[in-house]
Amino acid sequence: MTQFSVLNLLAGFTAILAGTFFKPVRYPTNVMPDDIIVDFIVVGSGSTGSVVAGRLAEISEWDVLVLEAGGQPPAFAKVPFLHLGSEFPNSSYMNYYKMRPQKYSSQFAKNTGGLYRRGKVIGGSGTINQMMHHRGIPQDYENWAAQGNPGWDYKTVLKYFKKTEDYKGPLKSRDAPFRAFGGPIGVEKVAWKPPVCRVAIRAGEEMGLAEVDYNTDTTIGSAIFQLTTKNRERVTTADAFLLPGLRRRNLKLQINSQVIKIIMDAENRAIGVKYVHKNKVKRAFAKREVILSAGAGDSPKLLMLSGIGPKKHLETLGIESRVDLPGVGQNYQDHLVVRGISWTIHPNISSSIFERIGPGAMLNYFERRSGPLTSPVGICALYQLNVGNPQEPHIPDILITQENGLLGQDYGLFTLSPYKQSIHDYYRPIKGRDGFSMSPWLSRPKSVGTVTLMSKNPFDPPVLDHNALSHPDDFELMVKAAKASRRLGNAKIFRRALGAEPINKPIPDCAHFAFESDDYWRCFVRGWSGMGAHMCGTCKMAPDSDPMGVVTPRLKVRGVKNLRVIDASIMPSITSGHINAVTFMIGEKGADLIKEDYGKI
Ligand SMILES: Cc1cc2nc3c(=O)[nH]c(=O)nc-3n(C[C@H](O)[C@H](O)[C@H](O)COP(=O)(O)OP(=O)(O)OC[C@H]3O[C@@H](n4cnc5c(N)ncnc54)[C@H](O)[C@@H]3O)c2cc1C
Repeated sequence: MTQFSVLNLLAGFTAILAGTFFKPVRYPTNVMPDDIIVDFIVVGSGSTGSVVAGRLAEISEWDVLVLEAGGQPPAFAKVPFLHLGSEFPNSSYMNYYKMRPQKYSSQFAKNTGGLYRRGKVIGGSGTINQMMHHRGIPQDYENWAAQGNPGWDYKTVLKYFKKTEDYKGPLKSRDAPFRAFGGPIGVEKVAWKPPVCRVAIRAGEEMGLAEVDYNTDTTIGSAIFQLTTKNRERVTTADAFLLPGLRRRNLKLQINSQVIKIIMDAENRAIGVKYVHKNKVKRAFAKREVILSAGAGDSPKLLMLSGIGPKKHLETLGIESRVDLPGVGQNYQDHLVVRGISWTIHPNISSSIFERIGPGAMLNYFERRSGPLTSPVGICALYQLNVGNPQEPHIPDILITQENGLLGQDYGLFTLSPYKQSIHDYYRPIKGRDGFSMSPWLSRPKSVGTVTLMSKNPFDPPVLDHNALSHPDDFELMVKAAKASRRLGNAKIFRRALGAEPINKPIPDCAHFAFESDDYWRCFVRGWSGMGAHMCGTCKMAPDSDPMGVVTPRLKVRGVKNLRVIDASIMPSITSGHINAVTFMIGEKGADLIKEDYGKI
């Protein structure tokens, strides 16, 4: 049996088991007549689109239609651990984009290009992600404002972060002004703590990192991850904003409907969209606006398919250029992560992957909402620190995530499958062993890439070139980050409490360098680096003076009337940490901008 069929079998098993225990959420949907006319069309019901649609529908005289390419979410989506279900190959809940082979990163992968995953389902990538809730740091938003985007400074965006939140963690009085209760999105700390996780904060203390609430203005330190869950179940923006909105008469959701083009009149005013539903091309018209919330791959793709984008690129593909916007699909940013910095722990304190997912764990979760299934796979603690810029010691430049698991712990079925044979050989002696990893991420990488069209066929995926580690500053900072990760995992507490042992053997591909010398780490970083699934920036928000800007600070597409982009694409620069929470804030603020423009607030 091939590895693929084993994985698909496991996927089937997970889905059946989950379906036995959990009732999936079913969203009310509609099939609209051809040429329907509404006030607003929102393309995509993902992390941002659901917020936008739900908030717009608060205005009772507005009709809002959401067109979503995917379908109903699977039963397993609610259970944090079972996000794994959509990690299996060829999942029907995912879009797979094509990645160009990489020159500077991912060198240990079998294929340095490969596929890049996004959610294609109600709730979008927020339905299948790992739920880590991370707002970024205040300086991220001060930078956005300083780039000429008024109204996006930290003080303003904090209001929107708080508006979405129902925080259920411990709270120090100094942190209280930054947190909120009673909002639509639940935020809880990771509850299941295996031995590795229990000593994570003490390991940070050995490095001088105090425990902090990283979603405030104190961002250097260590912390247990916060998750977007309520009572230990995943909460998506579709659950929190779309579902309540769908109970009103003025909000409609149509699924399995892929938008293929924006319809514009002779004056470049967006008046509707063409979409495909059940193999039939249909149209929907918007009296007020079309809003693209299709994500950082599909929003620029839709603009380009509609003739809005870099003229030369469009003409090469035989697409008539309507508005020459050279910035569409440029400025692609993502977080870069280096895997493989790992330790084994003593076998008598371990739990196997099968214990973590077996019927006992299911029952524990189902009856008490406790145990391993309450957390996404391996997620425990994070450390934010500054290793590259002593002038700004209070601003983290890297993030290290501590994962309670080893590559190869699943006998390589899943975690090692993307890698070359030499990596499999390296892990063979410890396959199945328990342990932990320290994975460094660059908080704000400087390397930027592109999203382009493969062809003018709307069903072809966009092509991504993330170009990671092309900027020399990123490369050198990642080497420092890898060394800091090694120091952190070597903390005395891990050895004392867990019998932690580093994998003290050079990776064969880098064995020609002295073990753990700077050159060894450079080779290691080039090899192990991969993308963090945080694509953004591809329709960047900028003032008119910036020729690469795609949307204005009010998120209107330049050169087109009645068209906005509101999703991760608009970020002018990537924020420090994971970006799902940032998309909630963008959705909240975007909806308020629209309401302001129509005098509704
Ligand atoms: C595997 C994975 C793990 C992740 N883990 C985390 C994490 O732990 N923490 C975190 O902060 N971030 C995480 N992220 C990133 C985060 O989920 C995304 O950044 C965020 O969801 C992006 O929101 P969005 O609204 O821009 O796009 P999406 O949520 O991707 O929504 C886009 C929606 O548009 C729909 N769509 C696309 N094209 C069309 C079309 N032509 N017509 C109609 N509909 C269309 C899609 O089906 C989708 O539903 C993860 C992402 C992935 C993929």
